[in-house]
Amino acid sequence: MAIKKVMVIGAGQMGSGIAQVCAQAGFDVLLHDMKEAALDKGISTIEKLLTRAVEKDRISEADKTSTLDRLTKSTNLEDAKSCDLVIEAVVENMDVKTKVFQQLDEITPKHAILASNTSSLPITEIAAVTNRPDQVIGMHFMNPVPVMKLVEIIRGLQTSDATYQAIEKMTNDLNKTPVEVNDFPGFVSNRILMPMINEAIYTVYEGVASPEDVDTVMKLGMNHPMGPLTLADFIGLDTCLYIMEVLYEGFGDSKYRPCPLLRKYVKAGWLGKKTGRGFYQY
Ligand SMILES: CC(=O)CC(=O)SCCNC(=O)CCNC(=O)[C@H](O)C(C)(C)COP(=O)(O)OP(=O)(O)OC[C@H]1O[C@@H](n2cnc3c(N)ncnc32)[C@H](O)[C@@H]1OP(=O)(O)O
Ligand SMILES: NC(=O)C1=CN([C@@H]2O[C@H](COP(=O)(O)OP(=O)(O)OC[C@H]3O[C@@H](n4cnc5c(N)ncnc54)[C@H](OP(=O)(O)O)[C@@H]3O)[C@@H](O)[C@H]2O)C=CC1
Repeated sequence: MAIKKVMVIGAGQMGSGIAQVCAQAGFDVLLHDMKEAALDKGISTIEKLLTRAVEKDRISEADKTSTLDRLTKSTNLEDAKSCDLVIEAVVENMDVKTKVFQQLDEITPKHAILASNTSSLPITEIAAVTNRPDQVIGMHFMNPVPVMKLVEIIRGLQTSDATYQAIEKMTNDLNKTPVEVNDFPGFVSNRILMPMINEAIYTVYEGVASPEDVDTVMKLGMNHPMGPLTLADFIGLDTCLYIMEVLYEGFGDSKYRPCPLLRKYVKAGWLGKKTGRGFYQY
């Protein structure tokens, strides 16, 4: 069954980017969030990025209009009843995600694939709350979604080959590059990236260097496009902490212990760029 209509759940930084690239690739997209204000913010970000693409002659004004025409807002999860694929991008929390998947399993047509953009949570465990674990898969986009080429595709224990192939094709249709990985804490991307970010936070915590200097070392010394602390602020410090907790618990190894400074900032509500303060002020 071909994928034509997609629901993206969660209109935050990842959900709005995923909705944008799906609509630009010609899919009909329902962008769902519980809050109308989040949807308005998501759509307005998409509009701004499309306007910029027109100004840079990357797309035509007609492309922009048709992309926006393919995007519809939704505050009612029941709207998923007409979708062939749902991509969930809500907060990185197992309880929240499993509740969403249980509801989706009731609402969506039998053929629908249920994908999660989770950064680290086990796909097998999310799939197990549904009656269609063979049709549940991880579709992990990178931030910022319109720019980054990778989609890490995660096979849960019961994900079928047909489901994998449909999502691999969809990823290619979005002009992204798929990489297949197995379900293990943090998958590949965050098993490698997040301990580096956590270590950068420890170097600040232990007074080795300032955030600016740590970032400069990694940018000028290792040619990283962003220093690890700027990147942590960009990802969201709450998301970084949730991922470190998944690694720490999942492997039971102290090398993944989240830095106390990361915990402190999250407790203070300093979540990075999205709240105006993290390691830097915005
Ligand atoms: C946590 C997880 O589970 C997984 C993850 O996603 S981990 C995070 C992965 N992402 C990264 O590592 C990003 C690292 N940073 C970068 O690659 C770059 O700094 C960057 C692409 C974000 C910005 O690039 P830059 O050269 O420093 O800045 P800039 O010239 O302003 O931007 C380059 C282009 O990206 C676009 N861009 C930048 N930020 C953007 C955003 N948030 N949304 C959409 N587009 C964006 C800009 O509009 C610009 O496009 P144009 O060529 O049309 O002007
Ligand atoms: N940030 C990143 O760099 C990356 C994040 N991810 C993953 O993507 C997911 C989303 O992250 P991100 O976009 O950064 O987070 P954001 O906080 O920016 O966005 C999450 C959105 O989902 C909404 N939401 C929460 N619960 C529900 C629900 N039950 N139904 C509908 N909407 C809901 C939130 O609303 P409210 O604010 O009101 O709670 C918010 O608008 C996470 O799993 C994260 O790990 C993956 C790759 C990269």
